[in-house]
Amino acid sequence: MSALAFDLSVDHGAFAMRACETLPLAGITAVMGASGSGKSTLLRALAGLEPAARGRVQLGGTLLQDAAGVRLPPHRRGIGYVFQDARLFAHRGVAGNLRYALHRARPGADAPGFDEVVAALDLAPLLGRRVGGLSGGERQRVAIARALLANPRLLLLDEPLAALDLKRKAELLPYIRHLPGRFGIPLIYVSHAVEEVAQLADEVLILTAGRVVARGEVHAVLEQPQAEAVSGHFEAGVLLHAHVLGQAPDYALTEVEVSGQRLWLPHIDDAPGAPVRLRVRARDVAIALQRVEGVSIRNQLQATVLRIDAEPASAYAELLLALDGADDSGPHLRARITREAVATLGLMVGQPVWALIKGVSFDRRVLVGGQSG
Ligand SMILES: Nc1ncnc2c1ncn2[C@@H]1O[C@H](COP(=O)(O)OP(=O)(O)OP(=O)(O)O)[C@@H](O)[C@H]1O
Repeated sequence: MSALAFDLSVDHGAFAMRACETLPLAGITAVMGASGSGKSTLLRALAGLEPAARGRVQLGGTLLQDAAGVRLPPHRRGIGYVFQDARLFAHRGVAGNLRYALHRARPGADAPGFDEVVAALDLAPLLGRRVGGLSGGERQRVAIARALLANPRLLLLDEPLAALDLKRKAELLPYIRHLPGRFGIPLIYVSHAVEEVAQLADEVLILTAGRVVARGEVHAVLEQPQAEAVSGHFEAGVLLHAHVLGQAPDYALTEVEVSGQRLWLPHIDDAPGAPVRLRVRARDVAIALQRVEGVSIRNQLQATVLRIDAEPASAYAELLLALDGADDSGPHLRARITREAVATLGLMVGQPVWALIKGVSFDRRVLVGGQSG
């Protein structure tokens, strides 16, 4: 598989970045990190927009920059860039913005076609509009389409949803998720929102103070402490890969399966067999010693306690659980419960338990159906 290889350093005095990685040119790689960790600096350096960037960047077979003086300008790198604030040409309409990119596109037989891009981002109703009247989400769809029409070999998205409310974010997530599969263009996606990363990313790279501190497959990285340092304790949890089993339309529920066990979610519009990613936060999981009857919680999963981390300075303990039916590598669940509950229930490593998850803890607005993995 073709790769993006870089060994870059940027020195801004108070802030220095040093990153050396080889990323697969496939799917979506998320770059996570706290504010000021260097996410935008890394993207700018890759795109040739960071004058202070030193070192080497190789995109597939093309050397974009090296220490010996090669330094392709941004427009010759074949890298598209979508900013947080869309940056559309205000004096052109939507169609004008798109045609501008099309006319300057990198030549290539497999370049995304105008109609194809317009269809993929549902832009047909907007083509006659002025840029000024567009909503934030519409602007970002136009910005993504414009970047695609330039026929990039790699598309960088720098917090493209940051300025949008939750509803608009949710509308845009599926468009972004399906871009690599539809156009064969890999994405690097910057975000500090763990929910977005959980739904979109194949691989995740975490930056702290200009250094890569974690990197790997999305479900593995999101379980690491470095991810929690970005998202905060409140959001800590796991990512489960589930499949749709069926629908209960009368109750607006969808039934899914994880490792042979069943869960009910608020309705998602996917056919049986479709993959779905579920993020389950540790604070949304309760523990029982046996299956609980006469309770409203429908999602009760059989699991085994793998680890108990008590936090002596707080009221809480965190449990790592292996779902029954899973193998050593997962899936796992995490449960945040009180230390008092651990003591009273007599919880121990190796003990079989039931993990209870309220259906309402799955926010259907951030569930992206039809996932590839
Ligand atoms: N041209 C510059 N001169 C001096 N310092 C800079 C320059 N550009 C960026 N920095 C500093 O580098 C650090 C990293 O900035 P960067 O924008 O890459 O962070 P980020 O992770 O993208 O943050 P955010 O999530 O807030 O956008 C910050 O402390 C910033 O102030």
